[in-house]
Amino acid sequence: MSELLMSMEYDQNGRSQALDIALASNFFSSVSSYPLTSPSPFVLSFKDLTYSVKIKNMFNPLPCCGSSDGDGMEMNTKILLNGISGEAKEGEMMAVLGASGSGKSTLIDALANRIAKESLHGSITLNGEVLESSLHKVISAYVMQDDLLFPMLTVEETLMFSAEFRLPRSLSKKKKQARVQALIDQLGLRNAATTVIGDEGHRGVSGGERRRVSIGIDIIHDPIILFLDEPTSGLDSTSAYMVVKVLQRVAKSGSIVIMSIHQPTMESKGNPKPNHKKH
Ligand SMILES: Nc1ncnc2c1ncn2[C@@H]1O[C@H](COP(=O)(O)OP(=O)(O)OP(=O)(O)O)[C@@H](O)[C@H]1O
Repeated sequence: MSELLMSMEYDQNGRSQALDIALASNFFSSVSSYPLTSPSPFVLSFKDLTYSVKIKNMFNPLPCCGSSDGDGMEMNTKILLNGISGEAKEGEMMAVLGASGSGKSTLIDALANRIAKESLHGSITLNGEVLESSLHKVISAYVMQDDLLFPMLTVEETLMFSAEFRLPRSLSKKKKQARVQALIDQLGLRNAATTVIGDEGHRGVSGGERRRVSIGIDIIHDPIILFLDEPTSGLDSTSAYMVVKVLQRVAKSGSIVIMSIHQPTMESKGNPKPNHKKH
C-alpha cells in the first residue's frame, strides 16, 4: 500500500527541545554510538516492510499457504504489509491514507516498534542507523485513538502530571512548569488551561480540546518521532483542522510526524466542500 503514503513538507524551524533535554539528562548514554550529533534533518526510512500473521481457517483452507497448528487446525498466512517502503523527514508530516482494513494502523504499529520483531521483515532506520527498541522508547511517542485521561484534573494539571512522569527527574519543577505552559500555547489550549477534562457525568473540555490534551501528554518530552493512529477520527471538521494545525506546529518545531488518516476531507479554505448531487 505504498501508494497510500502522502508526505507534506513544512519549513524546518529549529531542533527538538526534547533532544536537548535528553542529551542533557544522559538519556542516550547507553547508545553513545548513535549518530545524534549528525547534522539535521533526522530521516526515518523504511524499506520492504513485510508482516504476516497466521490465522485459523476452519472452513476454507487455502492449499497454497496452509499449515497446521498443534491442534491439527488448518492455519493460513495472512499478509498485512507487503513490501512497504518510504521515508519521513524532520519537519514533515506523513499521512498514511487508505480504506478501512487496508493496513494503516499495522504500518504505524510496525514503524512505532509495536509489532514483534520476529514477524516483521524489512528495515527501519533513523539517519541510516537501525532503530533499536531501547532508543525507540526514548525518542518516539505514540498517540492512541482512545483518550485515557483523568476526568477531574484540569488541562494544566494533566500536562503537569505527564511532565512529572516523562521529563527527567533532574529537571527542576520550574522548568517542567515552563514546558507545560509552552505546550499549552503550542496546543492552542490557553483558554481551556484551567478547565477540567470531565466525563459523561461532569462537563469538561470539548472533544477537540481533549484530543489535543492527549497529544500534549505524549509530546511533553518533545519526541523526535511522533506516531498517531487516526488523530482526527470522531472530530468535527473544525476540531480536526485544529488538531492537524497543532501537528503541523509539532513537525515545524523539529519532529517527524507520522499518522494514519481514515477520512481525509477536501474541505479547507482553498478547497470548499464539493456540491453533492441531490437524489
Ligand atoms: N492479528 C491479526 N490477525 C489477523 N488479521 C489481522 C490482525 N491484525 C490486523 N488484521 C487485519 O489486517 C487488516 C489491516 O488492519 P489495520 O487495523 O491495519 O487496518 P486499518 O487500515 O488501520 O483499518 P481501520 O481504518 O478500519 O482502522 C485488517 O483486515 C485486519 O482485520
